Amino acid sequence: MEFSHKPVLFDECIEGLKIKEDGIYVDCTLGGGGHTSAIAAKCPKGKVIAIDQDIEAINNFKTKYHDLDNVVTVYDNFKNIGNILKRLNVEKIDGALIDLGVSSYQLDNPERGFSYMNDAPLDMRMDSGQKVTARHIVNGYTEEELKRIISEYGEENWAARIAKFIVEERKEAFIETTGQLVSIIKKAVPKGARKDGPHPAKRTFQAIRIEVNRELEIIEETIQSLVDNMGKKGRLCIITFHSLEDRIVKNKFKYLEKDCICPESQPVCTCDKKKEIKIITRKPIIPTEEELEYNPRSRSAKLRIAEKR
Ligand SMILES: C[S@@+](CC[C@H](N)C(=O)[O-])C[C@H]1O[C@@H](n2cnc3c(N)ncnc32)[C@H](O)[C@@H]1O
Repeated sequence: MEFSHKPVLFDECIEGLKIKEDGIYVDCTLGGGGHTSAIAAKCPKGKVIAIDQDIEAINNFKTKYHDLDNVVTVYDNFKNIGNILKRLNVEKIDGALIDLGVSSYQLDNPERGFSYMNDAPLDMRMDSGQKVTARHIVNGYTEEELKRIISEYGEENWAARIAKFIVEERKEAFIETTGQLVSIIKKAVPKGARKDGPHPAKRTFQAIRIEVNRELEIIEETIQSLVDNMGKKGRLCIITFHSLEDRIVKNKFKYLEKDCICPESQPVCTCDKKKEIKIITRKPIIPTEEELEYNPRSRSAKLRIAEKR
């Protein structure tokens, strides 16, 4: 299957990073390499460290962009950015990009089990070296745990019924495929509620994918590590695709911008908190009508930019 992914908010990111020709940049989410290759072209005397936890993204980039000699690819989770930079002897970076979520290649690959549109084994791992798959979660989590993740990570109103139906169904045999899971969800969500809105399985699939890949819990610590390793005026661009991710980024940026975290009732500041960043985008940047037409998958994308102080 061809590796294809249209980079989202492309011009806005490249402009937002304020790339220096000899700078060192980190692309935490290489994917199809669209952003990475554009950053690399703008820093011919510098370097791009491009990370992905999907070995197929790394291999595709090495084949497709073998002539780009200022890109170092790293097969790892971006949460390990501190160690990755140490390993590469990089003391300070000049900017970083995180383009969260899955690539079109992962979503459309019928073997990876990310999509409710294809029948595939229940997998959903970005990193195929990881042990936990969607199959473990769907068949191994208690009804209460399933309800919690579907409600929290999927923001699904029918979470309790979906969890109940999953647990009922698996009493007979393991749930093995995305197709089976879709038909269970369809039985659980009443017909009337399925008339409007997105595909009835969309939210549950998002929830299970987030749980399999532990997507939310690493965002905050990664932002902190990137800022800690960034030189003055370095830019951090983050693209999110749903409200849960965006809220984490927004709140972390707000925290990093504060110069005091003492309680309001305290007359004198005793904390040694310093402003670490300046927020460049008070409101997130969203795709233009033109981009939405060319790439409907960019619909929910939001870009937030901060600058290191
Ligand atoms: C939306 S795509 C990035 C697309 C890319 N910007 C482009 O221009 O093609 C997200 C990519 O990030 C990777 N990814 C997601 N979370 C990751 C993590 N925690 N560590 C490393 N890579 C991750 C996914 O495997 C996927 O390839």
